[in-house]
Amino acid sequence: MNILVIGTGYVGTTTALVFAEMGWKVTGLDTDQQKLNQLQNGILYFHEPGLKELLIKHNSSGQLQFTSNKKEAIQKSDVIFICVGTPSRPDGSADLSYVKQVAEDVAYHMNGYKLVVNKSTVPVGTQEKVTEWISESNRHAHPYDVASNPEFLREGKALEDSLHPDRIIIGTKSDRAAKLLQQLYSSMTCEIIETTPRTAELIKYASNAFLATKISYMNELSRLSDRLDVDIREVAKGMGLDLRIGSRFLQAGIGYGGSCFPKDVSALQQTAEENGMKLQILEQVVNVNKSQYLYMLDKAKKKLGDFAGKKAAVLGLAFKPDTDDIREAPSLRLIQDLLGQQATVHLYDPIAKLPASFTHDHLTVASMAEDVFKEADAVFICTEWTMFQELDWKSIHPQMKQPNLFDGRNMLDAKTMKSFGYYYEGIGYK
Ligand SMILES: NC(=O)c1ccc[n+]([C@@H]2O[C@H](COP(=O)([O-])OP(=O)(O)OC[C@H]3O[C@@H](n4cnc5c(N)ncnc54)[C@H](O)[C@@H]3O)[C@@H](O)[C@H]2O)c1
Ligand SMILES: O=c1ccn([C@@H]2O[C@H](COP(=O)(O)OP(=O)(O)O[C@H]3O[C@H](CO)[C@@H](O)[C@H](O)[C@H]3O)[C@@H](O)[C@H]2O)c(=O)[nH]1
Repeated sequence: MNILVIGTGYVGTTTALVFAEMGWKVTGLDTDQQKLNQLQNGILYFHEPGLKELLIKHNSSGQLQFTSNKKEAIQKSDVIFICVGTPSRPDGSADLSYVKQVAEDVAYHMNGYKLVVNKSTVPVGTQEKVTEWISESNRHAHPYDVASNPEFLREGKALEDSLHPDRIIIGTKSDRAAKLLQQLYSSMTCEIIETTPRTAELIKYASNAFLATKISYMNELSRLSDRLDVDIREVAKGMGLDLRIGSRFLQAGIGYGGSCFPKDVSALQQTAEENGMKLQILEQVVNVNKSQYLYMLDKAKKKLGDFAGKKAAVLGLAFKPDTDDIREAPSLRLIQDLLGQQATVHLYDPIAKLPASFTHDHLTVASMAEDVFKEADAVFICTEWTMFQELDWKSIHPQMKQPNLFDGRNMLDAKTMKSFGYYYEGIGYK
């Protein structure tokens, strides 16, 4: 079976590499020639553990190739995965214009039966829309099926999640499509659920919105824990041992970011509104998340007073560790607020970079973590990179003007930090 992956971003590149690793012949197609050039040359243009090695391996094994030639790529493929972006429109709904473009390209170039599988995160009803879009441009009435196969990988763990997924969801009403997808995933050991396309599409949004809800719930409770002098991490541990709750995604912090949760929660809310209802729980999930980084800033303000003229050391820019992705990262809002209140910011992240357009006279970006602490009035931890745990905190303390440590990811040991002389506050933990 020849597989074509359209859109070689985070999801498409990972998908292409994992299918190649499973032994299938794979082509990656994108409209961005720069990305293709890099991938063709074995350069992984984003940071994701383990993928670079697979890219080099399969570029030379002949199992995988990258191209911008739509016609050739579509014509030689049996199964076509759509992995293009579905960003938020201004009203919060999902922008399907990239998906539509792919559907039209496939229809225009197809030369026989094609199974088109949508992996992008799309609103309920999109499989039907893609079917229509293909039908409208299918000049020679070639047979085809469109299936939904949502992706659940996490950035930073993309390879692990794709090689060993918790489940695979196949949304199709076509036996031919179901058979092909079962064959494609036959080496996977997890449960494969076959369902309708609409159900598959909702499973994806429902999962992300539920995980976001877990996080906002713990974040709101972390504020109460602070008032009650309770450690939210111990609450999470005690709750998580209940198998009905589960221990994951209970970590309080400065809120969720990334390219998925914020966008997908608002797309699901928008779907509800289009269907005449409001998802009330999600409204509050979003509200808590929006204000969670401010909760850490408020803590700092109480300790420092006015931020004007103060020097802030910010550790971590990426929305989570092990990625260079800064989309919707809470660190960005925190940095903007600090600068807006006339603080000087010294930022360090081991991998993630600020966009070139993000500049400010009072902002410097250090190439070593050790360089941000001198004369600082406060340290803010925004991302729990392991290396921050390994810093020599004892010797950092004397370099600071005021040893205030605000740990937005509860990653350091409060007792140890206090023993070094820091004023330490986490989120629902001190
Ligand atoms: N990033 C994640 O962790 C993740 C996980 C699960 C699902 N998703 C979903 O998967 C989809 C893709 O996400 P991503 O993070 O990989 O996006 P991305 O922005 O990293 O990649 C999308 C790619 O599609 C390409 N593209 C756009 N239009 C094209 C066209 N007409 N033909 C060929 N290529 C085209 C772009 O150039 C880009 O390289 C989104 O719907 C997202 O919500 C993302
Ligand atoms: O207990 C937790 C867990 C996560 N986060 C934050 O939540 C955000 C998202 O983290 P994570 O879910 O690990 O990363 P993503 O790569 O955004 O993955 C999510 O979004 C993807 C895109 O849809 C889905 O495929 C994944 O299943 C889903 O976990 C990050 O800012 C984390 O810091 C917390 O604050 N507390």
